[in-house]
Amino acid sequence: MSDQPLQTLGEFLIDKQDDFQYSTGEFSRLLSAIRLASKVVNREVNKAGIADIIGKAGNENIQGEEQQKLDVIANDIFITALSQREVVCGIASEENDDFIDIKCGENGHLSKYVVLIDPLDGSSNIDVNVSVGTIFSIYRRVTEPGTPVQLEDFLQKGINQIAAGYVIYGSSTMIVYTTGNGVNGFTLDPSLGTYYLSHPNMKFPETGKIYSINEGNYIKFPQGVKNYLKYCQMEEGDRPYTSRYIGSLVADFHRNMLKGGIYIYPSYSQSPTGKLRLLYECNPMAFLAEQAGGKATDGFRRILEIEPTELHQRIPFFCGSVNMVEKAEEFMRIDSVK
Ligand SMILES: O=P(O)(O)OC[C@H]1O[C@](O)(COP(=O)(O)O)[C@@H](O)[C@@H]1O
Ligand SMILES: [Mg+2]
Ligand SMILES: [Mg+2]
Repeated sequence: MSDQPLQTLGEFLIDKQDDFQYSTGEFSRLLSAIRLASKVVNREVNKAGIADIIGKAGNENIQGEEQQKLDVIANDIFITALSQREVVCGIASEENDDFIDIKCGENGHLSKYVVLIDPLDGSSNIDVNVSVGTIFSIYRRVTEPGTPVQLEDFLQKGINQIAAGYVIYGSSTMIVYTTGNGVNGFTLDPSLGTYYLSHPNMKFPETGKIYSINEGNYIKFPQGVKNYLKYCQMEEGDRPYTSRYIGSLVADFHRNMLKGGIYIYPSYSQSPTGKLRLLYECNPMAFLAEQAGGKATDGFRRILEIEPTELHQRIPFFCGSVNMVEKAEEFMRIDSVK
């Protein structure tokens, strides 16, 4: 550990003012709202076992998925933190059927940013004390400033994101984000409530030996995915690779970025578009992946160039070390021309 004091996230934001595309005070306040909310969610996640917040909330979200209590709690925390700070004019969340229009400032709608969020990613892991996360994606609104936000403010291609990131509530809590100037990771010192720059300029290794996929769905996968998995498992060269699947996108992505690897959630018979949502899971993770020198596609097309058609649309997701994603795409292409 160097004897240099680690830079805090606040100091990093100030130092980056010069090359920040969005170094307006408003953007820093937006990130500060996310930072604050992440600390409150972190406290809830850490006491989940002793508070009455384990288990199901008793209703379903628009995805038809059982909401966990912590899904709802995290959603409320992020929406409150973002709304109260008057730094966004609209929010879309995995846990809300429709987007939310946020009136701010005496004239209303002074902010130019909208945020799309998966407040609690990896819900199935909450009750078993395995890492979970939050994923966020930030755009400038495209409709007339000072008017209520509209669906088209949210249905933007991923290439239009001005920032994206995740919080991982794991053995330590981290914020990892990009504004298009590379990817940086900050670790929370919970005793001080301060995030410190612990992982500057994060990069996906060009290749890796880890593949992350829910092989329980194997028989339903496209043949191209099955053939790629057989390739990973063959005794040849640096293979067989290692299978690691946490079941929290944020945690699997984070490990793969640090060690090299590929995460795949493909289409399968019951769900031709896969499970993950384009707008608040795949686009932000794809922005991070590309900024860290990795790759993210739906098996054929660059995620960030896919034209969204609805708020909660799903998309197959292949993301990680560029060489591994391109090898998987090769198998998908071969299968698609048969
Ligand atoms: O349990 P499955 O079908 O393997 O799906 C796991 C995937 O689903 C997710 O939990 C979906 O995210 P949510 O928990 O936010 O709904 C991802 O985090 C994870 O990678
Ligand atoms: Mg999720
Ligand atoms: Mg979620």
